[in-house]
Amino acid sequence: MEEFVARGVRPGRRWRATLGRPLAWAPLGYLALLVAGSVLAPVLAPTSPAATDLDNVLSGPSAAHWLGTDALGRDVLTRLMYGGQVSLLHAGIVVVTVIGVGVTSGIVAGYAGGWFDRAFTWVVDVLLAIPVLMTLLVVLAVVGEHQTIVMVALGVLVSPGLARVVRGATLAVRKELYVAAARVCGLPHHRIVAAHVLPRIAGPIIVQISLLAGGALLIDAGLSYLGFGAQPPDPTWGDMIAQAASVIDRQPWLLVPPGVVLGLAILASGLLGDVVRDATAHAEPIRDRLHRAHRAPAPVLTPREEPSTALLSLRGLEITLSGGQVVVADLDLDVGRGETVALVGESGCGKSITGRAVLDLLPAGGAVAAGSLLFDGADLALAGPRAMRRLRGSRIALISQDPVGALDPVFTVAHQIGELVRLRHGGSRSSVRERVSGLLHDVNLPDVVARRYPHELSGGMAQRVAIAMALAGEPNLLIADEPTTALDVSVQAEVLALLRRLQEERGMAILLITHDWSVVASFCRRAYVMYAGHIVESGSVGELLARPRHPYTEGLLGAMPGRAQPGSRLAAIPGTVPEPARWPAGCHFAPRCTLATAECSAAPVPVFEPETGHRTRCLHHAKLSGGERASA
Ligand SMILES: Nc1ncnc2c1ncn2[C@@H]1O[C@H](COP(=O)(O)OP(=O)(O)OP(=O)(O)O)[C@@H](O)[C@H]1O
Repeated sequence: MEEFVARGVRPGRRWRATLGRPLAWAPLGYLALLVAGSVLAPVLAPTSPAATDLDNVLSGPSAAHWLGTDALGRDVLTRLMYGGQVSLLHAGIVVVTVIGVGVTSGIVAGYAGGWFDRAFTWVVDVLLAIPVLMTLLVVLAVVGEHQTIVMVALGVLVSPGLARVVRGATLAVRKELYVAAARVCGLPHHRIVAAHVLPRIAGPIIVQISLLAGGALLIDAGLSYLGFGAQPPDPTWGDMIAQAASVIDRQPWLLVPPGVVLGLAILASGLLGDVVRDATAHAEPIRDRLHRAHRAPAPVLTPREEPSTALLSLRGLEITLSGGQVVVADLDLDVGRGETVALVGESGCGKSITGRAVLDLLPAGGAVAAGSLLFDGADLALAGPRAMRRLRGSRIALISQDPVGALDPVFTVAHQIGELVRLRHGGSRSSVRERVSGLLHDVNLPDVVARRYPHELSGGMAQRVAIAMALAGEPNLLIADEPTTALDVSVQAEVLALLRRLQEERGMAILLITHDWSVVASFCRRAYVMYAGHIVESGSVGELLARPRHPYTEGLLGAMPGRAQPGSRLAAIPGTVPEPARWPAGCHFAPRCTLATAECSAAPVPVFEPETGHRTRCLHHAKLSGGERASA
């Protein structure tokens, strides 16, 4: 069990853990016996199910008839075996229908989200209000002689309940970082669902299906009991119970064989579900362990640049989230080929949302409401989902601040990198293995790491694996969203040095999202300072550090521990970043700014360019860096 817990919930291991429980063998063995007995009835059954022995009616168990005979002298064991064919087939049809309708629609709704999910929830709510048995009786009245159709109808009627469970489980898994990471890597949806979603929700699905199978056996027997089942001479367990009930005063034993067989089948089905649930529940802690882990266009005083030749060029970008809330406004940003550019600011300024907009990975309800996102000359805002999927992971890659969370806990490093290598380059198993080893080597990891699972990696190793995965598609642009935030200082330096080496070797551009000026200073050539959805200042890192032209940049730099005088208080900008719904009119930073005047809040502040390439969204920029403030 410990082995299982330590290594995750891979489907094969879940089954091994399940089968490792003695309690699993009894229900599995019993159900296997029932299926084998029914399938092999023509070979194993003592007689024909319709063969009568009128001299030997209603007899108890004997050597000739192990389970006795019924009112027509028919062998009960034979009829039980043949009856199982019908009953188990009917339960099978219900299960297959439920998987086809309930499980599939639940996964699609949970994974796709958006309007499909809303429509699905509405339809499920309506269907759940329909009484199953009443509707089934109507179906029976119309197509009663077609038992297969009746069972399919039963499957459809009980599907909404399961679909809702599956949708909920899928929704939870969809929010996992490793699923987002798989999308960023450009894996097609069907592969993400098959490899990363389905294994995680298989437990509850199996439990629900096992319970439904038992329920289907019971309903099938109930219908036969009421005379709606398979018609004579075909035996069914329900039909046998009905006949036994009619002669219970003369031969009570007759009720025992079908009753016990049916009861045990339902019990075994439910018990099996319980065992799988327990095995899955014991696997859950692994995940806990792994996760310890308005816009009026501003008047522009300086003309916008001529059509950019940059690799990535964002112009006038406006991003809205659900409800139309603007979270990024009038944003211009360029990343040249092979250039390292920082997007820096406090938490909640809109840095990550900007990076996600480039990858078309905005949260549900999010949209690029205005502006353009040019990548290598093509407008990403106009590219369809298919084109974006091709681009992600191959030409644009992402690494995040939670490297362990971005790795699927149930697969080895080799499997996860290999999956991307196969997707991007194809090739034989040995060539994929070779590339995986090459990528691990590129990120300074030994081959032995290939066989490890994410929880067996340190934070720094996990980030290197995430970088190796990002490199698998040989991207032109790497968006690194706080890639060193979760790492300790010495590992931060190693990861940054690695990124710099890889960038130099591969000529890859990097957009580094960070709040850490020391990382910006040591790693980037240019930087954009973001505050409450706006780029408030941009320029070369040297210029920004030496002569900040926006009070916000000045405040951030003043708050750097490295700039503090020993024994003095660390400077801090008073207040916090306002929520997008509370952005003030005019300059968003004005309420926290010591230079703010009434003019700052009167109207949107334009962008100034006091020095070539150095831009600021501050009316009082002249008072900074050599201006009034500096001389004050
Ligand atoms: N999924 C979401 N749903 C609703 N609002 C969101 C969502 N993601 C981000 N936001 C909001 O968008 C704004 C920008 O968030 P974003 O994550 O881009 O900031 P950030 O500068 O990257 O900060 P951090 O470094 O903390 O991630 C914030 O006000 C945040 O509350």
